[in-house]
Amino acid sequence: MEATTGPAPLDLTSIARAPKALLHDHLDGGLRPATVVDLAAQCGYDGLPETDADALGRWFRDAADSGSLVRYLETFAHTVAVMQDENGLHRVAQECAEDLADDGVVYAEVRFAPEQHLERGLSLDEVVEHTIEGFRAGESAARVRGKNIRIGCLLTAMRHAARSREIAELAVRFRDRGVVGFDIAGAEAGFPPSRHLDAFEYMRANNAHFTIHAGEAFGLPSIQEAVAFCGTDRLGHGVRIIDDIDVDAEGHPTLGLLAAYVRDKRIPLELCPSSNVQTGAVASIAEHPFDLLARLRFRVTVNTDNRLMSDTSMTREMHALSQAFGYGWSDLQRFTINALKSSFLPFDERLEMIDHVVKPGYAVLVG
Ligand SMILES: O=c1[nH]cnc2c1ncn2[C@@H]1O[C@H](CO)[C@@H](O)[C@H]1O
Ligand SMILES: [Zn+2]
Repeated sequence: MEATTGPAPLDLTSIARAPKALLHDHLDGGLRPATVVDLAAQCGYDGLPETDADALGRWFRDAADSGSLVRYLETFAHTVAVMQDENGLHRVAQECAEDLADDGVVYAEVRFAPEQHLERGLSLDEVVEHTIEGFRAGESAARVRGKNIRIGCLLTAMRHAARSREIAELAVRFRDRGVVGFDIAGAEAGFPPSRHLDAFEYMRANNAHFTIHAGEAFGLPSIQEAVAFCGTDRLGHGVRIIDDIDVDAEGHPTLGLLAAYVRDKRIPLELCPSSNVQTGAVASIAEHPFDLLARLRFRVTVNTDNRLMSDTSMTREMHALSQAFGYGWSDLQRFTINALKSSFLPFDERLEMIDHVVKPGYAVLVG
């Protein structure tokens, strides 16, 4: 007989058991170090800075810990290099699904930029097909172990390049085959979202969803463009929205027009605490605006961004936030429901996951 023992402790083991939803995770930022080593040997890539898996894992974390988004992004050359054929894409996608499932993630939107995977002759369509097949294989392998996860794929266009319209068309073409939306990523300063307006207009014209990396390395103008010109459904990071919130000496907040609009319209913020510390967007988790934004009832969500570069997981991000800000199970459940409400799944499927997976899962932990 199972005794009711009150709430489970908010430690890594219990948080790993909680059902979690993840909206912002890069496929090419989440490889297992050992897989990078294996795939490099298989495909003949000899540019790795380390060939021992543990040393390579540490190298990624330290190199990404640069205080600069541009230098952080340089580390992706090594992961993208080993994801240029069917074997690499399928394996990385399969392991991604399995690793997330083992971490207790029940729904994840995983993104990557197909245009970066054409170096060995694959077409854009083939890149997406192999990746989606990998996700499906990972979901099945996890299910056999009793872990249920669902992965939706987001296709990213690189903001310094000029293929965004083509990638938006690719996303719409695959909308019934596992792609749930579109995104732009890469260095932010100098590459405003409005440069890709035709891609966003194409998505809107097709009643399709998209998110935009904005307000990470660069401030409010980028968020303003993403929201007001491009009509984004969500903000990738969006953490600099804090620059439009003034907190006086007594702690009373005043929201500027943009911050008020983002909150009023319930535009979801895909916040990625550890990643922000590494790129220098915030000084530490304890100083992260997550808590102020959560208290002001912005639609905040917890995300990993790049599990390899940050040596993190959904469990660890939630644990770090709960340690820093004293969150309990009801807070973690709220952030999870926020994520599912903000997902690009059909509405009835979001509700189904909230009511039949998330709420019962947290009820067990609350005791
Ligand atoms: O935090 C980020 N901000 C901006 N771009 C990023 C971030 N993390 C990864 N990427 C970029 O997105 C590409 C596709 O997944 C990656 O190759 C990397 O260049
Ligand atoms: Zn990102």
